[in-house]
Amino acid sequence: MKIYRPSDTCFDEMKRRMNRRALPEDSVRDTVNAIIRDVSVRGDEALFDYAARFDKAHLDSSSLFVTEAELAEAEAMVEESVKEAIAVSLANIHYFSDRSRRRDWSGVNAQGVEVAERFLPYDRVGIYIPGGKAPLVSTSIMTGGFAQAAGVREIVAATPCGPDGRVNPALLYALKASGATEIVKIGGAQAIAALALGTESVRPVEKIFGPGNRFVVEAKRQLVGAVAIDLLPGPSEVMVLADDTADAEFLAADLLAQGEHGPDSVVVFVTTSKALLEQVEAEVERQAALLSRGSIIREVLDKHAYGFLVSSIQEGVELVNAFAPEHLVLVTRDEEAVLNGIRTAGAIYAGSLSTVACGDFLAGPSHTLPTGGAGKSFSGLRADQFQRRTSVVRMDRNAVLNSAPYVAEFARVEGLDAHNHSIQVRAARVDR
Ligand SMILES: NC(=O)c1ccc[n+]([C@@H]2O[C@H](COP(=O)([O-])OP(=O)(O)OC[C@H]3O[C@@H](n4cnc5c(N)ncnc54)[C@H](O)[C@@H]3O)[C@@H](O)[C@H]2O)c1
Ligand SMILES: [Zn+2]
Repeated sequence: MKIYRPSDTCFDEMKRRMNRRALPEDSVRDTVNAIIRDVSVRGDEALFDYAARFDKAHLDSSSLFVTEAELAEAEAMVEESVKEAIAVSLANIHYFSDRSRRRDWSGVNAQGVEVAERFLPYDRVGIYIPGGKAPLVSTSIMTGGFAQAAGVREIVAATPCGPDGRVNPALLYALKASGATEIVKIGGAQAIAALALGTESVRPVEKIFGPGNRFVVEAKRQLVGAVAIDLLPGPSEVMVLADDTADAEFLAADLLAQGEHGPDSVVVFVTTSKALLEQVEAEVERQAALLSRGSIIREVLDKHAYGFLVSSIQEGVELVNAFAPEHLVLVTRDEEAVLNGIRTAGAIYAGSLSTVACGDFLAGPSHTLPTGGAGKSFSGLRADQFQRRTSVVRMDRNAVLNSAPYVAEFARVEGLDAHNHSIQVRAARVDR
């Protein structure tokens, strides 16, 4: 972990660098662009070639989708305790979704026009479940569970398979439990292209959800327009903002938990306490040596781990808002007041006992969250993103007569007399 103190000459420069904007690297952009073009031209054949190249898997049109037999086999293989954990998490997701999804409403405006909003689920969505480095069983429910709660009928999951052409059974079980209706064994940018544009075997979807590595996120970004997307959820990251009331052992554990996602994870610790900074630095090293994904964590600690000693909590809050972390752990005095100042974090874990891992797996809000600074412009995944919205306007006699003079004014200044005519003919008729 690289430490920056106010007395360091590069302190201000490093603080400036924490002020991020999510932009793709040129090489990733070009690679993804070529993959999308290839899938759009060669369809299934391109999917099979990329599966062979990137996932060492040999697929054909008969093995591209997970079969009912594979799902049944997965169900038989998954331990009961895992099934229970999935069920408990799904119930929390449905509880959370039920409160955050949008509901129909109607009202009457000042001219007596009835105005309403109606929400209906998308008919067919795609969800991407990463599978490169770890089988993200929880991502199946933390993405699919929200589609299910919103009532989406066709949920098409895409996830890469292993060289044996198989997908992790717990991940398959979790996808089925979350309402997935089709599962295609393709990963990366090519999966996003197939979902957005369609191929001989994959029917296109209306909107694509879910996290992935930089290739997946860039493909979603490039295909906006052909499809809608949820947000830009890339490689995981965590920021901790703490004062001297915090516990170094807990904080180090949270930093390392997000560090184990992958070598491109980013962990940042911001504190007003010099003593805590030193304790956390030591704790991180002590705990890192005991963890199973040690080599990934070592790479993160060497390359993407930062500690900042700031002069006030306010300075810390500014650093948080500039960085827009995916996850923020907040342990300070006056917690509520500090929390109110946080504007760009994807998810906040407030107080010493709140752990990111509970949010990752269980609590209810989705762990699919904006990364890389995208939190300045996007929010985390939620049920209302699986709903389409339409507005309804209904007018009676009074509504026509009361609205007509104002419509006439707009039509006149915009030079659109047909617009005016369309309400005046009605006004003349009802006025009799
Ligand atoms: N932000 C969130 O909400 C969130 C949630 C869960 C996971 N994640 C992140 O998702 C990521 C998952 O990444 P992953 O790699 O394990 O799985 P992944 O499924 O996203 O990516 C694997 C695919 O990447 C493609 N790929 C690999 N190398 C490539 C290359 N050189 N060129 C082109 N394509 C290539 C391959 O097609 C492969 O199938 C992690 O970084 C994790 O932190 C984020
Ligand atoms: Zn995590």
